[in-house]
Amino acid sequence: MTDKPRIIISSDHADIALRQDIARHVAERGFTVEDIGPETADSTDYPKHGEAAARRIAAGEFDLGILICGTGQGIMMAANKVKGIRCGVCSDTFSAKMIRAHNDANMLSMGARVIGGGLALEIVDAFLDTAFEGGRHGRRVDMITAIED
Ligand SMILES: O=C[C@H](O)[C@H](O)[C@H](O)COP(=O)(O)O
Repeated sequence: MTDKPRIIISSDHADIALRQDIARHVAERGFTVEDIGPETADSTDYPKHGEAAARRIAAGEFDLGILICGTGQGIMMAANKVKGIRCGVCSDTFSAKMIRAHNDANMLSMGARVIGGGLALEIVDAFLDTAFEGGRHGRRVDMITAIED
């Protein structure tokens, strides 16, 4: 991964404004970010948005992804079906650091109906500012990857 990972962001209809706030915040921090919508708050189906973002990471277009749905759970489940994706739902900054440090997560999911916008931005920062530690954690991540094959 480069010094500044390329970030892709998506959501369902649960909170378009939060997703846009996060995209703006990440861009202001100097990251390359693409917000792939949706653009309106019309009801939509989270699996297609989680899959769309995950596939572009799997294809190598982006390094990390941020997903939002009501709970963060459904869109995370969809993203994790794509080979090479490790996505965790976080409602606290400690977990956001640890899914990078220990699990080498390449996607973060959050629940817009679970946490507030201020905390969401802190969770995003914790995720983006933490590096994978490797070592024994690398062996375990390799074991996760092996399950895909
Ligand atoms: O895990 C799923 C997400 O929380 C969805 O955002 C949620 O199920 C959408 O529910 P509704 O269609 O009632 O807005």
